[in-house]
Amino acid sequence: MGENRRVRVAIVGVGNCAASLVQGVQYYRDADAGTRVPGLMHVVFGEYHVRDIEFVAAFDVDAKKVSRDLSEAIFASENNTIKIADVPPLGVTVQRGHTYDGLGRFYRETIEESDETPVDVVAALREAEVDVLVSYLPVGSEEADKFYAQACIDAGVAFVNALPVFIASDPEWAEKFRAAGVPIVGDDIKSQVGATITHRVLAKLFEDRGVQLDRTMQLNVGGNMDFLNMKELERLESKKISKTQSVTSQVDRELGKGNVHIGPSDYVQWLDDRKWAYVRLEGRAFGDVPLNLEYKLEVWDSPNSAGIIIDAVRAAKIAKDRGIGGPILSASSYFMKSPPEQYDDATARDEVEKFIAGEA
Ligand SMILES: O=P(O)(O)OC[C@H]1O[C@@H](O)[C@H](O)[C@@H](O)[C@@H]1O
Repeated sequence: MGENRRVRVAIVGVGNCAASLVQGVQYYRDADAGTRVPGLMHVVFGEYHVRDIEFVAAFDVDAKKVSRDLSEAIFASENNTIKIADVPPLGVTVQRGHTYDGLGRFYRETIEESDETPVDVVAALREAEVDVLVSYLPVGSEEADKFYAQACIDAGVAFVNALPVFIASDPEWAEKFRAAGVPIVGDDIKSQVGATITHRVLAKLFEDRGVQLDRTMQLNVGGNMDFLNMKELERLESKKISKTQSVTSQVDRELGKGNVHIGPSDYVQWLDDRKWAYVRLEGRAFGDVPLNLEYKLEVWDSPNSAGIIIDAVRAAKIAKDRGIGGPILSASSYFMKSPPEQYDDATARDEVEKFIAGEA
């Protein structure tokens, strides 16, 4: 196992999701490789234990985070997720990244942008010998996300695209990564047991059991910066597309646009980093008799995605080790809402296991 091998990770966007990821690596440092550990799908993924993940670079634009050690920046500014671990100083200073369209109206009203000069990201990635960059930019940061994607191509760094900007699922970008021999896992993180995967699985259950799904909705509320940012409607276009196609891909028929409503619904400050999803599926069962299913999911949003990123990062590293470039279809499909190819989740899971075993 990778005792001597490390996965050198950089993060862009030191928000709640990054906070959960960094704490999680600490939390599971001593997890027993031979047992099932609550909260993880894989203690060891390929040759890599969770503790083999090492943070070596980080970028942000928030004045309260830039120039601080990553272990402090994860608890700074508007970050408000649940604390799961103490993180010792990491010796990684958050560097001033490029803003581009990263800060929407509500970010600008809430945080102070660093007045430092943005660093040369390609040089910084090379200097830190980064294996994998995780992009946690705010939803709607299309230009900024593409800038970091290109930086990864230029620096030969694998890219895990956690937000709904279409890169792995865009044929032209996918080809760029393939041509450069650089792996990418994307797009848009699908949480461990989150709104998307539960909704997908139930839509598929209707389908598999012969119940015709006629109408469905998924309303989401939360109190983190993601939800505040998405009050700016233009920024959440890609998010709605990503979440919707993730669910409708599990149904063989066209549901008709007016019959599906899936998206972020409102910002409720006192929820902090909790996210509540209200989901309803309406269908017709035997004899066209109505059948409705409604549930509410309550999660802490950021730890719910961190366990998936921990696997996505290691999948990207394995691909890099094996010299595979372009989108990793199995990992993208299981870990992301908008992969280049949609499989059902059971198939995607099997494909990931085959990928780990070197069979796919
Ligand atoms: O719970 P879901 O639908 O899988 O969504 C998960 C993730 O979706 C991302 O787009 C959000 O920015 C994350 O904060 C969130 O955790």
